[in-house]
Amino acid sequence: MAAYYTLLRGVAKSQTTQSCLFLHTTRGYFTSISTNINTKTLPIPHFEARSLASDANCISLFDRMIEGHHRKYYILGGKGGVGKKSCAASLAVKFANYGHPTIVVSTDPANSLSDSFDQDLTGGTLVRIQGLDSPLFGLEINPEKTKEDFRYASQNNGGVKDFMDSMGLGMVDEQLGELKLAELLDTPPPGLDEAIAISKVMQFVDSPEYSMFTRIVFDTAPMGHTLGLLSLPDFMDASIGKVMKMKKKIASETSAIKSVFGKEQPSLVEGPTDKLEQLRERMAKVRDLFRDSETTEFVIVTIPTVMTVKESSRLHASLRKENVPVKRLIVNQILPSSTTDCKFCSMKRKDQIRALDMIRSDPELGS
Ligand SMILES: Nc1ncnc2c1ncn2[C@@H]1O[C@H](COP(=O)(O)OP(=O)(O)OP(=O)(O)O)[C@@H](O)[C@H]1O
Repeated sequence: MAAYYTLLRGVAKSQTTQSCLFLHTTRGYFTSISTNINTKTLPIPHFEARSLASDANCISLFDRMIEGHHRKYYILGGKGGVGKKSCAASLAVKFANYGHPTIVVSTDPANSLSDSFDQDLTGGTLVRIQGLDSPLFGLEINPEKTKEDFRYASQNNGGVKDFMDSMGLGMVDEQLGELKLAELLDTPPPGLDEAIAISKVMQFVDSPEYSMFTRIVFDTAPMGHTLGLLSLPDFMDASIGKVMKMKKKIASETSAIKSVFGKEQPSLVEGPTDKLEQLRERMAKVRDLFRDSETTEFVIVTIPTVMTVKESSRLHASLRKENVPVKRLIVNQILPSSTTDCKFCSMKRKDQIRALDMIRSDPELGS
């Protein structure tokens, strides 16, 4: 752990970066951050920050990430398998070692944050990561499970329809039908599960007992999901907004009926729609979080291959379109320098150099 800590401190203190950041394993081998924290006998990943730009006078981008005591959210995203989880775990350790009480959360359906730390983080509550002096807590959320919330709310909407049918409010029923909520739940839009998972985390980290945490690091699902997630809150706003209008309408119709019959009708519409409204509010919070440049930063993780760089460029374009703040790019898995490359390594190195050049000249990623 000491060695790892020193390396990370060394990175932040000695390296300067201007545009992009590289995480570089000099051993070309990186399996579990946790085993590296807990034992000194296993290979220690040597992360080294390098800059695409050579200006040595600017402040390290790593340093900027640890600056300040107000809460910051870092959301790591990128193509599948590029090392999002490893980088999220690594950043979280760095923040904690610099004195930031930190939470690292994985909402990726292919969770393995537990493997990274060699601890079970799947229990639904924050687990303290062992082997560090500073408070670092981890949590893996299975988005599949959280989707049940939405399913519940929607399924119960059937009760609303039955109720309205029995009241002869066909017109309202038809309008509710137009929302196709049941269909929506059967085939949820991409990103829904993850947005719900993130919103759940937001819910508890916003509560006073967690106010001490100043860094929250999210490892998100691969790119397609991330992009779906970005447009989701607007979609939710629109569809659930309609439900809420319906709810008001139903409420007024119901009170008219009540006055005609002179008795209380059971409140069948309140539960599910309230739940949907809560969900809508939470989705809106996730959307706002993603777009708040004061507190949030989306960090694109990529690897130096032509195809991945192209995909990262598209991801950046989409994030820019959605006004999601992106300041840093992590290029993971760069081959360590060596004077004795085999043929394969030397070819791979050439490919990597080509990909890095692409990043420099890419209109999206170059800056
Ligand atoms: N710098 C590195 N050097 C060597 N191996 C690495 C490095 N970074 C990540 N790996 C390995 O690559 C694999 C994928 O890494 P990781 O799980 O962090 O990626 P991910 O982007 O989160 O994946 P997914 O999209 O599938 O969730 C893991 O086995 C990890 O140990």
